[in-house]
Amino acid sequence: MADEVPSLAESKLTALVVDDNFVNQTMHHKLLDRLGIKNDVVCNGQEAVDVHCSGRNYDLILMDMEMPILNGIQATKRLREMGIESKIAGVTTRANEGDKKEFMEAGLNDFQEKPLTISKLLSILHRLDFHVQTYTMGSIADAANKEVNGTASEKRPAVIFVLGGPGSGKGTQCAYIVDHFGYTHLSAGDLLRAEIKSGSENGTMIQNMIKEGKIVPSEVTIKLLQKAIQENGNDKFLIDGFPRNEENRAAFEKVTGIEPKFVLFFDCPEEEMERRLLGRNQGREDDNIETIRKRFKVFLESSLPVIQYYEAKGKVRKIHAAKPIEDVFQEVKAVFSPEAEKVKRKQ
Ligand SMILES: Nc1ncnc2c1ncn2[C@@H]1O[C@H](COP(=O)(O)OP(=O)(O)O)[C@@H](O)[C@H]1O
Ligand SMILES: Nc1ccn([C@H]2C[C@H](O)[C@@H](COP(=O)(O)OP(=O)(O)O)O2)c(=O)n1
Repeated sequence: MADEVPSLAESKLTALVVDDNFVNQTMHHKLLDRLGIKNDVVCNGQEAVDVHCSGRNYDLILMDMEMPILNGIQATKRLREMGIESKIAGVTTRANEGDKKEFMEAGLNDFQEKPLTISKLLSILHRLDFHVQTYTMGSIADAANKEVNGTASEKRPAVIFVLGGPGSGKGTQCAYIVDHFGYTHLSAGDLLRAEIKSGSENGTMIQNMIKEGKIVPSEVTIKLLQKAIQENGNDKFLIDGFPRNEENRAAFEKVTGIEPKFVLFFDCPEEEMERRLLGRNQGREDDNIETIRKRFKVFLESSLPVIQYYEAKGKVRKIHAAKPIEDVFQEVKAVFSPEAEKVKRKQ
């Protein structure tokens, strides 16, 4: 195994990162570097076209979708019209099915949702049949993960817990915070739902607990969160929907040694949350009135005490969440404003 790491660094592959977000640019550049893939970075679709006009060519292009001047869909179309045959992988945040289809039809070879991780990048390379044939994908993944885990165990990422009742708007606001302040969003609920989909041995247990509105044992959720943190190049995370009870809170602190910088608490009346959940329309098994009522009860009995715990430590930043999305974000922004706004809002 030790021999395989230097060999990866000798890869002849080249890549172009096209993204207007500084944090994503850095992260994608570093992930490619880790796999020994030489790469350049440009800030929008027009720059990607320009760099090809100047005669440069790449094996792989990691293309963001929403960018100023020329977006990812337009740039991909233009590159294909120019006869560029590089493999292009779209890498975007929360694209809806329509956008994804349009992006694919513009000439993509592959598509991944952000945040890009080492394993997602490896699966792109695998699917696009890049020449790593002297090694199995397993050995490359092991080598890459070893490196990532090595640095992750030494690093102490900054963590903000994002709490609030079901439907209070946690996920919605997290997407805005990611966009403006460069955090990586980790939703405990999304990680658990992905674990069900992956067919893992815990899948059925998790599915049954979510259907009942119950909280999954900490051990399972913490493992998923730890893995997501370790696999990610970023060093600041929004952990959404966790800790949901005292057991979650104490176990996370014990296992990771991480204390949150602060807790962002979305305070919203039940009637409003109920209305939003019934209209959420994401096909979630737990967004039915019976399970919603159970989730509200669990929130009051188990999650509010966690918020009170952090309140006593002066760590809670309460947001009035029963307002329109933009107004809620104004309040959120004020909490983050001491930090430099690193990423300009996408147009
Ligand atoms: N401020 C708001 N006003 C109205 N609807 C909202 C607001 N924030 C979120 N929503 C909508 O409510 C639903 C639940 O929001 P979501 O962010 O998924 O909540 P949570 O992650 O807290 O469960 C979604 O359909 C979302 O589009
Ligand atoms: N820390 C957590 C977070 C979520 N879960 C489970 C139980 C929750 O009802 C579901 C859904 O959580 P999610 O945060 O995605 O959604 P809501 O805030 O309930 O809208 O996942 C858990 O067991 N433990």
